[in-house]
Amino acid sequence: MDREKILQGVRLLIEGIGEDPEREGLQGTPDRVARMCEEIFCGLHSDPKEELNVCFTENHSEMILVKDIPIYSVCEHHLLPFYGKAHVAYIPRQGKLTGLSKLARVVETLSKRPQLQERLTSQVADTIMDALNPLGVIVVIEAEHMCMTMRGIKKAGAKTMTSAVRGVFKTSEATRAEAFALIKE
Ligand SMILES: Nc1nc2c(ncn2[C@@H]2O[C@H](COP(=O)(O)OP(=O)(O)OP(=O)(O)O)[C@@H](O)[C@H]2O)c(=O)[nH]1
Ligand SMILES: [Zn+2]
Repeated sequence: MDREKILQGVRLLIEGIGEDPEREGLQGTPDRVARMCEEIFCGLHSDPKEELNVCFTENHSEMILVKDIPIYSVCEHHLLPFYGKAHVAYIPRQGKLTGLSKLARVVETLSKRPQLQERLTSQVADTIMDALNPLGVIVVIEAEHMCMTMRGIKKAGAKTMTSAVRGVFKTSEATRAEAFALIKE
């Protein structure tokens, strides 16, 4: 990341809104925002597939679902947070499993970028499909967008649900229904 650019940009933003970048409370703000950006956009510099290089084989051919994974991302249109929960399920091919935490790590890496909820949802599904070649993947994300609550249309509490469905979850209505039922529980 270009720290100097962030410092300059935040200083200009502060001036732009008619505030004084030299006043005590704002003096350290460009530096704080730069450090924050390194944290909340850290996923720009890592490959989510690498999170899935821990694999093992086990005689398990049914669905594995990790639900209620907390997500915090940033909408690329307004640079405001959107946050909520992700649910990730897959059905392994020939018992090829990954660590449960690795599914949450994929979500984490991809959410720490300027995002669209739809793109985040598909990217999680496609990363798991590419890395594990499972029989199917389903990803559901439910999130509240600050750009819809604290500004603009101001609809606090409105939730956006997105899903990405791959493989057997797409072709088998029963399998998809089973996943959605477990997610809703
Ligand atoms: N599809 C999608 N839209 C998003 C997401 N995050 C924010 N948006 C929308 O992006 C759109 C940007 O619309 P614009 O008309 O360019 O921006 P705006 O004038 O600030 O729009 P309003 O939010 O309606 O005031 C808005 O409708 C936002 O609700 C997202 O993750 N997915
Ligand atoms: Zn937005």
